Amino acid sequence: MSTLAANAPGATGGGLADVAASEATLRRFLHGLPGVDQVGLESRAATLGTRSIKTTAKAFAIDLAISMIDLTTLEGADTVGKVRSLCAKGLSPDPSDRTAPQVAAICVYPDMVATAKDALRGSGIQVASVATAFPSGRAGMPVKLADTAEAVAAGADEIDMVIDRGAFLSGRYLEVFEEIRAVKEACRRPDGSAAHLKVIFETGELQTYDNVRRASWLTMIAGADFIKTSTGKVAVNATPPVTLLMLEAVRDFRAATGTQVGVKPAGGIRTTKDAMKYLVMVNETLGDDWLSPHWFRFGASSLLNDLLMQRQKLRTGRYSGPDYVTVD
Ligand SMILES: O=C[C@H](O)COP(=O)(O)O
Repeated sequence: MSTLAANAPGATGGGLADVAASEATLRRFLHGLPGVDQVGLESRAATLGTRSIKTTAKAFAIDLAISMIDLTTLEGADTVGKVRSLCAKGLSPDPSDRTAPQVAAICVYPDMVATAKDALRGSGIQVASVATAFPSGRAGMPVKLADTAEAVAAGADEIDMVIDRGAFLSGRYLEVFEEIRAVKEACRRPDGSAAHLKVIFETGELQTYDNVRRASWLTMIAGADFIKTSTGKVAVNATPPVTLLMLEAVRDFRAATGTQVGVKPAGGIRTTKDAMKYLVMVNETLGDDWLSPHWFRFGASSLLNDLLMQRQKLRTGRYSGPDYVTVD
């Protein structure tokens, strides 16, 4: 067991199974986690962000980043046509260069899952759906579970749920824990398989780094397959320090339990330079074990365009004209 988990009250001996036995045990555990050293965290994230990646390594990293994208459209004005063209772009990001990799997933609202599923059939690209009254998370459980069930029934491979920040910030941790468990149950399909569950914290609303660490552990103990920073719908979305903190949490969680959980920073990641910073953080914090789309994703609507432009620059030595990448 890692020092972090071992030092936490309630995490004695063989694991974390009894941590959520009651509101009191869960609170004791989460508030017993070591406080985050804000200065240290921010300075480590900044230092890692200065590493430069060049030539062959850069070309490799760009393709890796493309393959890790959850290409996203989450707008009230989404149409079947827009989702179909986003799927076409995810399938063949650069029609002039078939060596460009496919993205990991297309991320849409539940009512667009069937359209995306149909457009991506046989491609291996996953269909991710937001659920649980995204982005606010403000609805009763029956509505959240119905939202999840609708997406799963339509064929979603992955569910991106949002936690109830009101409950979390009020200290109602067991409620948040049980909600995640219930949504995980709703991810099950009749054949016994299940959609992967990503849990969004909306870190821009969690107020402190300590809360991000607590949300990470709470969510992983509840059974999340991925932890995700943000909806992309609030003022502060993914940041390097918050993502670094979450990377450290999944590392410590695996050391404590043997279970590997993925990480998805989302919102506001738009440039190749940003993506490279995140990949350096994953490599330095977690190593090869997480450097794959199975364990690390970028939730992004426009990052792909910049990666494609940089990719072409590396190939041809010049930037393409404005028509080279399709405008989303
Ligand atoms: O999960 C993904 C985000 O909603 C996308 O945010 P973005 O438009 O800032 O890239």
